[in-house]
Amino acid sequence: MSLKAETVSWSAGGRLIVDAVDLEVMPQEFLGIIGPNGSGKTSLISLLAGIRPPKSGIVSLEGHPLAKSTRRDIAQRIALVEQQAETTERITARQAVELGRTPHLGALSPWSGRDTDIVARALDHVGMSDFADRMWHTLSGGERQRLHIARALAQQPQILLLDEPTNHLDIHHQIGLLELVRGQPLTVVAALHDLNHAAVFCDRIAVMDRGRIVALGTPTEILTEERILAVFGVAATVEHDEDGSCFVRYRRPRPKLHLISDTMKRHDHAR
Ligand SMILES: Nc1ncnc2c1ncn2[C@@H]1O[C@H](COP(=O)(O)OP(=O)(O)OP(=O)(O)O)[C@@H](O)[C@H]1O
Repeated sequence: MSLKAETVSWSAGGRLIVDAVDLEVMPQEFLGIIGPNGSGKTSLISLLAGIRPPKSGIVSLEGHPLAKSTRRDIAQRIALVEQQAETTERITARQAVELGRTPHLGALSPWSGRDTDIVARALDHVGMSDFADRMWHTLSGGERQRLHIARALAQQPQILLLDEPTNHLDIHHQIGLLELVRGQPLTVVAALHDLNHAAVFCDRIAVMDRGRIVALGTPTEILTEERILAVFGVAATVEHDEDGSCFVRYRRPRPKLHLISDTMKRHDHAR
């Protein structure tokens, strides 16, 4: 299922936050969005999810504008895992995942054994079956994060939008979660901070900078030393493996010369 943004803009606080973005996400691809803090990744993902209407431009799903779809229609096809998704409800882990079935339930389609199975499978996928009866407020940040993913999988969407899905996870669960998501028959758009995760898991990467998409392509096309310096202001070495994949190694900034001489003066003075 293809998701398309055409000249989509969004403003807040009198400032243009998403600036005329054109983006077409291909069926079943894993598209990463990278960019500095505040560059507009979360805002763009909210627009793609249809939870915030664009100021101008159109977001469409299979050629049908989201603005003309009901929330329920959208939720049957698009699942969103937000960065700071929290719940204050006193619910169990299983009940949190059951919420993913809401868009599929109705007077003519009440909760059934099939829904129970889907929820059990989603819990199993993220390795949280043993936590199913635990109360939400007793769970760690990483456990909650995995349940948010399980809730999104239980929603059985065609498109999964993830805003920094690995930010609470240890490295084992970061890799496991991205691998799990990548293995699903889903179109995925994920805002990622870790450039090496983007290099390993994404089919394509979009780079956001000050509200615009400034580059879009395969990981090796996008993750160049020049671009990492230009967009993030960080010196890096990009290594290429024989299989065509790339790996980013960051370099420690060189201390400024005047700082070195100040330090030396302080040492001299101390002696
Ligand atoms: N409702 C709002 N009102 C005012 N400014 C907003 C609003 N929402 C977002 N912004 C601003 O828009 C800019 C982009 O925010 P956004 O959260 O989309 O960036 P991001 O790339 O996801 O950042 P991060 O990497 O820090 O999560 C930021 O400067 C933010 O302060």
